[in-house]
Amino acid sequence: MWTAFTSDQVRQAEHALMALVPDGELMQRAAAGLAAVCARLLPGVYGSRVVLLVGGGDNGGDTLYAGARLAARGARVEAVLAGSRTHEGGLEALKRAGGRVIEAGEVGAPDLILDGLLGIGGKGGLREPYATLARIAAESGALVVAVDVPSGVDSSTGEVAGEAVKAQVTVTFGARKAGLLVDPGAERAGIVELVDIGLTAHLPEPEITALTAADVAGLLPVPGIESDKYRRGVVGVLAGSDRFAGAAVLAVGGAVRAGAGMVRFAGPEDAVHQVRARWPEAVTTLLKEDPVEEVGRVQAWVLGPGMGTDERARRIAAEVLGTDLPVIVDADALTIVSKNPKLLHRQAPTLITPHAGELGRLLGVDPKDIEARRIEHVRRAVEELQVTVLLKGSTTVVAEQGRPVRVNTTGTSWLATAGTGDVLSGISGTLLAAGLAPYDAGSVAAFLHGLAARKAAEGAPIAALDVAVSLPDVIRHLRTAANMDA
Ligand SMILES: NC(=O)C1=CN([C@@H]2O[C@H](COP(=O)(O)OP(=O)(O)OC[C@H]3O[C@@H](n4cnc5c(N)ncnc54)[C@H](O)[C@@H]3O)[C@@H](O)[C@H]2O)[C@@H](O)CC1
Ligand SMILES: [K+]
Repeated sequence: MWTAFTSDQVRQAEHALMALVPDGELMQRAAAGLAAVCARLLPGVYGSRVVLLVGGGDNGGDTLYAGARLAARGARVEAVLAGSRTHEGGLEALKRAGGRVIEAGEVGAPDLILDGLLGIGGKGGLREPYATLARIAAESGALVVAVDVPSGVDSSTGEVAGEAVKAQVTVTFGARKAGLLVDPGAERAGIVELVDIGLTAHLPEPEITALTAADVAGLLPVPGIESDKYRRGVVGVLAGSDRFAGAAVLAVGGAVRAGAGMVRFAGPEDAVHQVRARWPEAVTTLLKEDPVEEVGRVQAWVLGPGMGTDERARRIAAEVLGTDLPVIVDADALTIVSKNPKLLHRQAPTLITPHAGELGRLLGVDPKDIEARRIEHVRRAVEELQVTVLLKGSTTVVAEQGRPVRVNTTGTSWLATAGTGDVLSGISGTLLAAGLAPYDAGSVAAFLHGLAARKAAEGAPIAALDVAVSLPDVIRHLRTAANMDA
């Protein structure tokens, strides 16, 4: 499990550790780790040109000491001093190792730029001259490595209020900062390298976690000797309408390919036909006025993709949410519950899977604010709605009362295409029916969904059904990598 922390949490841990080690020791550990990563990234250290963008705080100090180490190994290291003050020890070390100070206009096109403008002390959008330097870095064509955090990214939330550095690699010290895992910050951070400075024992409970491939392999339900289709989990899918029959095919596809024991699908005529044609293994029921219980026994319901919001859909939603079975509430069902929030007042496990627009309707908040501050809003949704919330988007996050927010690290922008959300609902439904709690079902589903999309895309556009079809390959790969038996 990855853990990530707010800047306050990191500062407290650093204070505790600093009391135990000599002055300046942590900065040396950080600088050594940073220089080692840079040396790995450069084709060769000797003779390479490295520019340091140095802010006035300790982030600038780390950068200067790392620059000194690279200069000592033969790199041509030049520093732009952007702060109203400069870390004196760091600057002295750089000069002693042969580094020199340059003006912003002399940056040019170096091999590597180290962004040491701001670390966890940064607040709000970059002020000048930092903002200009962030632009110079972007235009230089150099490999940009952010020191601890890309400057301009809020290290606790991932918020970017204005200009920010866009790094290919971020070398972060002691602990992952929450803002490096959550967009828009995650996108600015690139690949995150964690340097151990001895902080781990001093860290509190994390505010943010992320599942790793091994965690997901461990959580995935696998049939045993005693399994039959009922014990593996029967998932009921209530989706599709005459207008949106495809959503039904996609949700059922996600459920089938994620490994359901059985999928029961119920919907209107056209949706039933299409589901049967694509997924003959699903058991289908034509649902007109009959009560939902006619569909048969299930262990969890997926409610909503493409089902519409008419009287019929409202009746089905009320009926399903009135049961004591676990339910995934998605798409049109979210519109229905946003008009009648009481439907979510239930004891049974409930996972809602909104995107920012849908969550905006549920909370009465502008979706842009949700995109900008995903963690804050997913927490607020949990608080107000008292259900487990999976907020979809460029970074999908899953939250539940009393647990850290789980951030998904496998997302890809190829997923931004119609219908992929329906597949996600189907996957989550299968996992819920197999007995996973909503928090695990949602976060494992998001992980698989992202990987399956990457596998299907391989750098090219995908259709939503491709994501469902790739799931078995991804699951096989995860289990093999975790050395699990076939
Ligand atoms: N505390 C520790 O034990 C360690 C800290 N380390 C480094 O220290 C960093 C934190 O250092 P600091 O607390 O000095 O903070 P920063 O180096 O992040 O800089 C804070 C300074 O930047 C200015 N500033 C804030 N927001 C700004 C904005 N939007 N535009 C322009 N200027 C802005 C503030 O006036 C403040 O003086 C970490 O990120 C890490 O790189 C490491 O050396 C490891 C050990
Ligand atoms: K930085």
